Amino acid sequence: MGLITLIVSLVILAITSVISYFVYISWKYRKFFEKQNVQYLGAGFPRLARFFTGKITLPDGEFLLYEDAKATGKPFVGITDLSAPIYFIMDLDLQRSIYVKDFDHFADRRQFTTEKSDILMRTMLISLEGEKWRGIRAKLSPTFTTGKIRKMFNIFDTSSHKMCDYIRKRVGSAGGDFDIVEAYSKYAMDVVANCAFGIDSMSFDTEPGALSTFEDMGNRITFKFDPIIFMKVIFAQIAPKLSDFLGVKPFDQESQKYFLKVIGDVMKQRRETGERRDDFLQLMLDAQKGLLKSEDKEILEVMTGSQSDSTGNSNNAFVSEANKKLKFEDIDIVSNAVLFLLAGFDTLQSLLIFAAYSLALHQDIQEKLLKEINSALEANGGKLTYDSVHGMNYLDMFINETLRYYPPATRTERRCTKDYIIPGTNTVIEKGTLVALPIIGIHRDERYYDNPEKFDPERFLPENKAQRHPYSFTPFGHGPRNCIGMRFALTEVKTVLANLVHNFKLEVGSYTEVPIKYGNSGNLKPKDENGMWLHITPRC
Ligand code: HEM
Repeated sequence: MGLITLIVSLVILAITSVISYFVYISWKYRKFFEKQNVQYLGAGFPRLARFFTGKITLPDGEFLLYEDAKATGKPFVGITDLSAPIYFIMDLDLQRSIYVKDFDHFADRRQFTTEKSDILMRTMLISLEGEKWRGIRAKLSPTFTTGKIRKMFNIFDTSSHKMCDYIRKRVGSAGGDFDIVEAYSKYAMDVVANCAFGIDSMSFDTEPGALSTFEDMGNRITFKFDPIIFMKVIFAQIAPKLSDFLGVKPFDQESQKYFLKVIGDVMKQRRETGERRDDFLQLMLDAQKGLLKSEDKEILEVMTGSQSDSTGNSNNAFVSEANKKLKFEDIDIVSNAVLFLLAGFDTLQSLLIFAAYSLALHQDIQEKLLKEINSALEANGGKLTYDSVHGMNYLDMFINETLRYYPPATRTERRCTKDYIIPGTNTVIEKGTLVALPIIGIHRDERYYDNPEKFDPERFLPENKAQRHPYSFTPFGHGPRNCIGMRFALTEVKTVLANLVHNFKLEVGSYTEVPIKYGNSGNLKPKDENGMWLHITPRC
């Protein structure tokens, strides 16, 4: 047998084995769900084939899955992503139980890393489990209250001004076509660098098109799910020990090492010189020394997500208890500073991109928003303040509508931590099983939003909101494991959008892609190579 024939035979054998394995897995999970009397939608092989051949992207696939699940008319169905069986929860009351009421059965998430890979990612709040998660959430919560974020307002405002100056230089006084992703990415990096790492990102000091080292590393560390990374992640979940043995590391290593060093140096310098700043890093250093109070009502809200649902939340006591027990080590500070990049950068950039796009498409909305921003500025001597930014109701409605139609996270998940009988059924979700809580599908479901394809901020008028199920809007998740950075993100987004709209008119330009084609990043984004080109003209 010639060498080429041997190689071809081995490749065919490998492909056949992988396909047979996946077919077997899908069959195995069919049995799993049959035993529980749950309708099973399988792995969606036609959808997967379209994903692997680049015909659809991850968000498209998520939306199609939701539509398939909706067509069954069931409150929940079984699915698999080929690594595990997953309950896909459609019913909003059941979602509420999982998020809040029966949270003690669903306190964890799935692990994307193995014991030896991506150590930094494994120690971040988002992937922690059990007591360790409770303790770190309790330690971090005091750093995310409105009082603390108010102190960081200047960072958001200063970076917004730098961004506006940058855009002005790029488009000139007559205006022009410009890829807003570039400017937003610099802005979001600048805020993260200042708040979480205590350094200047230098992102606005580079030549056009170039990246500072911080930006470059920041871009590399964010989640991107091309088919290769997707396969590595699935492999690490199916066979974690073998994956470690083979040294498979799904996420970029060099950037993780870079951030470890940067933050280590700043911590050392602050400890040696006693220098203090109003930033997130300082708050974590204070939390380590036990200098932050944890009894405050708002801190409990951040810890438990209780402001998003007040029904039957009894988690406050255990979180406070956990806070007392846990030691907050240096590695926790470092990994949670990096988490700002992972959880905070991509999501925020996604929201900003779609906000700008929506404003360009809907000039009437932009005009209304501009009026509100201008009167807020006039009332405050031409300056934005924390209070003025949060006092703009239309801005708030507009951001909510952007989050509805373009939620940065298209779903969230929980891992069952104690067997759970789904109320009113005989179905038992067994300990260790995953449940998926769809976000984008619900946000675009006509059962909750009339004419869901229409972009309409008025949906978020208080009287309209009151008519909807509270779990029909979940861009930040819900309950004790909801987004800890929600207040931070909303303040940051409102500040930069108010500055942007005050300074520039945004319009659809010659390169604007309508409708948008999504990319495969972890969060909803336009395709990387397409960016978000808009026609931008300075207002004065
Ligand atoms: C527009 C911006 C953002 C959106 C849409 C967003 C969305 C989300 C969602 C959907 C979750 C999962 C919630 C759940 O499972 O119930 C989450 C978790 C989380 N987010 Fe955000 N996020 C944003 C910004 C931020 C920022 C700026 C930070 C800052 C650090 C942050 C930190 C986190 C953390 C740490 C978690 C995990 C919480 C835990 O497991 O206890 N996020 N976020």
